Parts: sequence; structure tokens; C-alpha cells
Amino acid sequence: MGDPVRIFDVVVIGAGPVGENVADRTAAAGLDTVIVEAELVGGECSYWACEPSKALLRPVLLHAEARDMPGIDPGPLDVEAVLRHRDRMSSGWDDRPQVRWLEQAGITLIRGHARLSGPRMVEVTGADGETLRLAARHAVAVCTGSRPALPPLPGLAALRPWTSREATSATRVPPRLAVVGGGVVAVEMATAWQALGSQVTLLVRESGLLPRMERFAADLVADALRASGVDLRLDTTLTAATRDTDVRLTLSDGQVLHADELLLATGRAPRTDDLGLETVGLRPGSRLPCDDTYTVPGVPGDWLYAVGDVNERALLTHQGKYQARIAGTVIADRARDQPLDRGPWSRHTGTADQVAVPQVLFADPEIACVGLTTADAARLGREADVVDYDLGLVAGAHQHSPAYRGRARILLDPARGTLLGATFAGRGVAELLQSATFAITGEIPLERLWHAVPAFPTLSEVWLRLLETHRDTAVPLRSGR
Ligand SMILES: Cc1cc2nc3c(=O)[nH]c(=O)nc-3n(C[C@H](O)[C@H](O)[C@H](O)COP(=O)(O)OP(=O)(O)OC[C@H]3O[C@@H](n4cnc5c(N)ncnc54)[C@H](O)[C@@H]3O)c2cc1C
Ligand SMILES: NC(=O)c1ccc[n+]([C@@H]2O[C@H](COP(=O)([O-])OP(=O)(O)OC[C@H]3O[C@@H](n4cnc5c(N)ncnc54)[C@H](O)[C@@H]3O)[C@@H](O)[C@H]2O)c1
Repeated sequence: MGDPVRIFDVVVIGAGPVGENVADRTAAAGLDTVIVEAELVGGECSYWACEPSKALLRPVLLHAEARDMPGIDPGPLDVEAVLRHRDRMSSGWDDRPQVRWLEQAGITLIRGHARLSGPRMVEVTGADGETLRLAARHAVAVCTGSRPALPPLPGLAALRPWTSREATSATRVPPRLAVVGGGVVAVEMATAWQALGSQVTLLVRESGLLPRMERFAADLVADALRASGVDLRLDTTLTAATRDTDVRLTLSDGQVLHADELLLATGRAPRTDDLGLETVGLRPGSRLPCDDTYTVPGVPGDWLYAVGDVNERALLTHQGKYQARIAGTVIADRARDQPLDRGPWSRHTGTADQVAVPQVLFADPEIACVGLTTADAARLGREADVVDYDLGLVAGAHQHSPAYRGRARILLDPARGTLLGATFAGRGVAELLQSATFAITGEIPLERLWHAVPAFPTLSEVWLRLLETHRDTAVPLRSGR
């Protein structure tokens, strides 16, 4: 007879920020919850993504701001101190504090690699090769996140490229760092490592950076990267690379480049390839689809959930945690045979994923955006009034730093008079973002926004200037533009 099956109400696969939050909600609802983790409790975000990257960037960005402020002479960056700060902010890659949190929340932790083995069944293979079988009375939540998606370069393994993991955890500054990609990881890591002492070359296949963000914002970042010394090459792809004493890169324009390290920041792939999805009739290796309650469709019995990066609705920690709160509530209410409210903005429906996903790019300048961009509106055929304002003109920006450069754009629904999207680019705009998120999710009418008076002199004054500009000159965006 094989080992007995351990039975729980809920099995959560993956203890990243998203899995932790699903488990927190189901355990708080009184459901016996187990979480399975193959590496470190806390996931990618805590050790190789958000936390270490922002810990590298915060000193770098503060240093740049201080340099531009009259009366402050910050001296050179203490690179070793920045790396030690990064190590502390990543908890020294030690997950004991997170494990204590799980214990306090009453969640059982099992370490190992989990795979589905049939409806409501999960098998866990531990580091010792032993297998444990789990059964879920109510739900299995797949929160396995994502991994770097690497380009199909010949001889990739021999190149030993950096991915986001090495870029966030490296203990030595490479003199020459080549970065492939023009997305958020590439831009943030190029910003950090250039300031920490690398000569960064950024190879971008598109004609601009950050293809999913407003072009004006991406262009401000591109200008600033160039000014900081980054060799930014747009419309350029890597056609071949070899590693000998250094890395030799052949580019699409025929040029050859040498670097000490090569960072491939070319997007993410969902971690579904070794998850036993085929045992429940699903295809391994691709995104795990879900509906607005985060239930995987096409699996009888509504017991399988996909939450966080693995469903690719929004590859962001905060949005994944939002999804987790909703999925946890759905699981708990289904377990109590309570009906689900599938209406928009209800406790069981992830409406914000579709209309208000906030994101901050931590570079110099920052970009903070939520809701639709002009390109999104055109793609969706949504009519929008587009309003731009030069952030550098508001009094709060003058106070913020003397040579402030920035710009803001909002998109308004002309029929309803509500906000559809906002993008702010400039130093210190990250903390402006929640005001726009409130306006979109609260569907606050323009007439009421006029009564939300921004304090003087702050960057928030841009709201008033945007409203005035809209009153006087709004440019309508018609579908297809
Ligand atoms: C460099 C970088 C910087 C980023 N910065 C930000 C930022 O500033 N802000 C932001 O909001 N987002 C940021 N992100 C995105 C953010 O990291 C992810 O959106 C977030 O980590 C997703 O959380 P998750 O729990 O879904 O997945 P993950 O954090 O990837 O966690 C998944 C967990 O599941 C485990 N796992 C996987 N498969 C199995 C299995 N079969 N069995 C057991 N365990 C398994 C993994 O070991 C992992 O611990 C950044 C990403 C990168 C790469
Ligand atoms: N501050 C933040 O919020 C933050 C920071 C980092 C990452 N993230 C999250 O992580 C996710 C992943 O970021 P990312 O930058 O890895 O992905 P991305 O999808 O944002 O950008 C990938 C870039 O790589 C390029 N690319 C893809 N394949 C290529 C190839 N074969 N050759 C050359 N270029 C190629 C793309 O054109 C694009 O410019 C993002 O979607 C984001 O949500 C968020």
C-alpha cells in the first residue's frame, strides 16, 4: 500500500506573494490550507525581482536627485553599501521570516515541487526525491508565477547569460554590461547598473523603449538613459553571441560588441510546463487561463484556480495580490455553498484587471501609469479625450527640483466624463498614481474632480492643470488613431 494521502481543504501551489495571499484568505476563512513551495517562501518578488531591484534603484535615483539639488553634494555612490542594502532588502535570500508568517497565519508549509495528478489531487516531490500525495476538498490554487523567457539564440547555455535573477542578485559590477530588451526589466536594470559603474549597452529591437507605455514617457526615459551614459541602440537585434574571455555579440547591423556580461530581459513565461496540467485535460507550458473569479474554465467542478503571473492578466505583484484576495474569497464562499456575485466590482470579480492596473517604472524619471494608454484606446476603438500637460510647469515641480522634466497625460471618456487612463512621467510621480487609480475605479465624474483641490506646491497640482487644459483644449481621440 502506498503512502496515505494528506487531505486539506485548500492546496496552494507556489508561495510567492500571490500564493501567500490566497492562503491567507482561505486560512482566515477557517479552511485547512497547505501551501507548497519549491524554492523560497516569498517567491520571485522577494528575492530576485521587486525587492532587490528597487533596493538597487532607490539609492541610485536618490543620488541622481541629490546631485541636481542646490546645496547638496552627495559625493560618489558607495557601491558596496548599495549592494549590502540590496542584500538586506532581500532578507539575505533567507525565507525564515516568511515561514514564521505562514505559521502565525495557521498555514501548513510543504517544501517541494508540486504537480497535479488528477482532479483535486497534487503530488509533491521533495528535495530527497520522496513523493507526498495531497488531496483538496475544495480547491487547488495554482500560483506558480513566471520565469524569464529567453530568445532562441544558438549556444545559449554556453553564454551563461544573466537573467533577471542575476541582474538583481549580482555581487560584482561588470565593467561592460550588454542588455537585450526594451521592457521594464531592461530599463530598470540598465538604470541601476549604469549608475553602479557598468558601461551599459541597451539593445532594443523596437524603435522605442517600453512598448506598452505612452511613447512620450518612454522617450523621456530614453533621453535620460542616454544622458547617464547608456549606449542605447534602438531597432537593433542580437543575431549571435559567443562567450570566450568575454561575451562577443553580433548585432543586426553587422556591428560586433564585446561585454563582460549579457543580460537577457526579454519577457516572462508562465511556470506551467512541469505542473501535471495534462492530468486534468489542460495543455502544459502555456498561460493558465481563468475567468474573472480566477477559476480555470473547462475543468469540471470549479476547484482549479489560476492566480498571479501564471494567468498573465497582469504581471505585477500588487495586481496578483488583488487577484489572490478575490480568489481566496471565492474559494471560501464556494466552500460554504454561498452564491457568487459575478457583477463588476463585486467581492468575487476581478474587475480592476480589465480597467485599472497601476504600474510604476522606477527609472529616472519614473513613469506611473494606470488604465488605458492612447494606443490601448485606439486598439479597443474607445473614444477618448486626450489631455497633456507639461509637469515641469507646476509650482510643485519647481520646488521638487530646479530642472524638473516631466509630462502628464490623461484620457477621459467623453460620454461619461470619467477618467479612462493616466500616465505621469517625472521624478516623484510614483506617489501620484493612486489618485488616478481612485478616479478610475471610483468612476469620479469630472465635475466632482474640480472639487478635489491639490495642495500647493505639490506635483498633484498637475490634476488641476489637466482639468483646465481639458476645459480649454481637449483633443478627442477617435478609434484607429
Ligand atoms: C526584475 C523584476 C522586477 C520586478 N519588479 C516589480 C515591481 O517593482 N513591482 C511589481 O508589482 N512587480 C514587479 N515584478 C513582477 C513581480 O515579480 C511578479 O508579478 C510577482 O512576483 C508575481 O508573483 P507570483 O506569486 O504570481 O509569482 P512568483 O513570485 O514567481 O512566485 C511563484 C512561486 O511559486 C513557486 N513554484 C513554481 N512552480 C512550483 C511548483 N510546481 N511547485 C511548488 N512551487 C512552485 C516558485 O518557486 C515561486 O516561489 C518584477 C519582476 C521582475 C522579473
Ligand atoms: N516596476 C515594475 O512594475 C516592474 C519591473 C520589472 C518587471 N515587471 C514585470 O515583469 C514583466 C516582465 O518584464 P520584462 O521587461 O522581462 O518583459 P517585457 O515584456 O516588459 O519586455 C520584454 C522586452 O524584450 C523584448 N524582446 C522579447 N523577445 C525578444 C527577442 N527575442 N529579442 C530581442 N528582444 C526581445 C521585447 O520586445 C520587449 O522590449 C513585466 O510585464 C512587468 O509587469 C514590473
